Amino acid sequence: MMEVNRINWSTADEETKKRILTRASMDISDQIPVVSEICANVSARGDQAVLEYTKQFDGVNLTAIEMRVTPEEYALGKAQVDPEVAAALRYAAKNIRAFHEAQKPQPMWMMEVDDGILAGEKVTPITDVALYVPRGKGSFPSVLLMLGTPAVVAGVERIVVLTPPNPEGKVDPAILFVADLLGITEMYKVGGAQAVAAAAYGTETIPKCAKILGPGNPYVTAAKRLLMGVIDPGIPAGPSEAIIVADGLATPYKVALDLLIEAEHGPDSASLLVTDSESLADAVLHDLEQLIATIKNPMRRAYVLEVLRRYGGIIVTKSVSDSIAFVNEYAPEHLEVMIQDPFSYLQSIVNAGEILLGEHTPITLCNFLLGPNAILPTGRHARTVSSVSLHDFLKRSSIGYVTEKALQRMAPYAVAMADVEGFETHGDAIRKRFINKSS
Ligand SMILES: NC(=O)c1ccc[n+]([C@@H]2O[C@H](COP(=O)([O-])OP(=O)(O)OC[C@H]3O[C@@H](n4cnc5c(N)ncnc54)[C@H](O)[C@@H]3O)[C@@H](O)[C@H]2O)c1
Ligand SMILES: N[C@H](CO)Cc1c[nH]c[nH+]1
Ligand SMILES: [Zn+2]
Repeated sequence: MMEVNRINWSTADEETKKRILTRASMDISDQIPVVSEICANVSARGDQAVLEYTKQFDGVNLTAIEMRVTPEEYALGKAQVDPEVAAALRYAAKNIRAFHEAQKPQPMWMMEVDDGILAGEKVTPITDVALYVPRGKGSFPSVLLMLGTPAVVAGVERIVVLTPPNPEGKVDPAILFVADLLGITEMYKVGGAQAVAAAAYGTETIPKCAKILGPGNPYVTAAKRLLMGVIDPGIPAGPSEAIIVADGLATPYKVALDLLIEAEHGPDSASLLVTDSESLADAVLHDLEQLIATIKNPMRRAYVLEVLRRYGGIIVTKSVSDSIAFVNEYAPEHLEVMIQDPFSYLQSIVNAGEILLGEHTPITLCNFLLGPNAILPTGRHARTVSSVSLHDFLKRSSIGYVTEKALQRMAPYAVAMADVEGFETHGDAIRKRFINKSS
């Protein structure tokens, strides 16, 4: 008999509630000491330190030159991609591109806020960005599609891909295929905390970047948190997590199938069914047991079992509105709504990285090829943070222009505000302008 959390939310004790709501991604205290040392070493010894850590953690002995993926490796890797996979990646790339093109803001806008006073904004791409594509418990060409597409559409000048090498010192051919599809030519075989540190400080081989984006394990997360004063760490994207919110009319088999999607990422992931129906919970449990027995990969089966007894499982609520309240408190990365008339709940769901409606929109689709970005905030950050988007690769500069006549009108107000805040030279820049002019 497998062990699955089944928690009645209205009567659950505080400790259980805290474990479920907190999940794994917030606690990186175990990784901080080792990651601090990695960051300090990479800052002091550059390539040499990166290569030592690559040997220690990825089991590969590379030279500095071998870290950069060569055009020959691109060509060889691309040729190894199965035609069916290539077609799928092309299809995904098309949808993801279309979605992110639609996010394009106006390059510049201006308005007259008052007579003779113009104000607006100008949008500029970030010049250099590192994209972290994980490769520990899986291979993630889709992550490169999700990161690379908005970077390319935004017009980022220098796009640098960092991804751990496999034990043979190679990059996954599908990653090379996607990079080529996107026209990204700069890639380094480096992973974990040492990759984040290398992008933050720069080494002899790996360029210093202004920002790093991409999900990763607790070592990657810890490095981003420690180096946030040196490099912009982008959105917090840690262990994957999902909620399937369902009522008594949902199909148990489909709920069970979808509950297993994100549970296979790793033992620290979370996957929850939230339902007001005890009978749905019973039926899903039954189907889960049968489905888990059919998972072929023993590592993935072990992850799923661990997730369901640790941070995942089934939450039983008293009503659909209590289920929605739980969702909003939890703020999941991925959310599936398997309630009758799912569109009618869209307004009341306020905290979720992604909201997938109905029984025919499993998380798998949005992970890979629906179009929206699958790199989403985890660990309750969906309360304030959005998915990766075009806007992560752009920044806005405010623009202002004032005529002489308008300045005269604004002057007394500006001086009054400078004086009340006690800023003398702020006020003088207005006052003395007029004195000088008349003398
Ligand atoms: N939120 C999202 O959008 C999203 C998307 C995809 C994946 N993910 C998550 O990203 C994570 C990917 O993690 P991963 O492990 O598969 O790949 P990863 O690339 O993040 O980690 C692998 C690297 O970790 C380092 N490492 C491993 N053991 C170490 C140790 N003991 N000490 C120091 N460094 C060590 C190694 O350098 C290795 O290169 C998963 O948790 C997955 O759920 C999230
Ligand atoms: N579920 C991940 C985001 O949490 C995305 C992904 C890529 N591949 C498989 N899954
Ligand atoms: Zn996934």
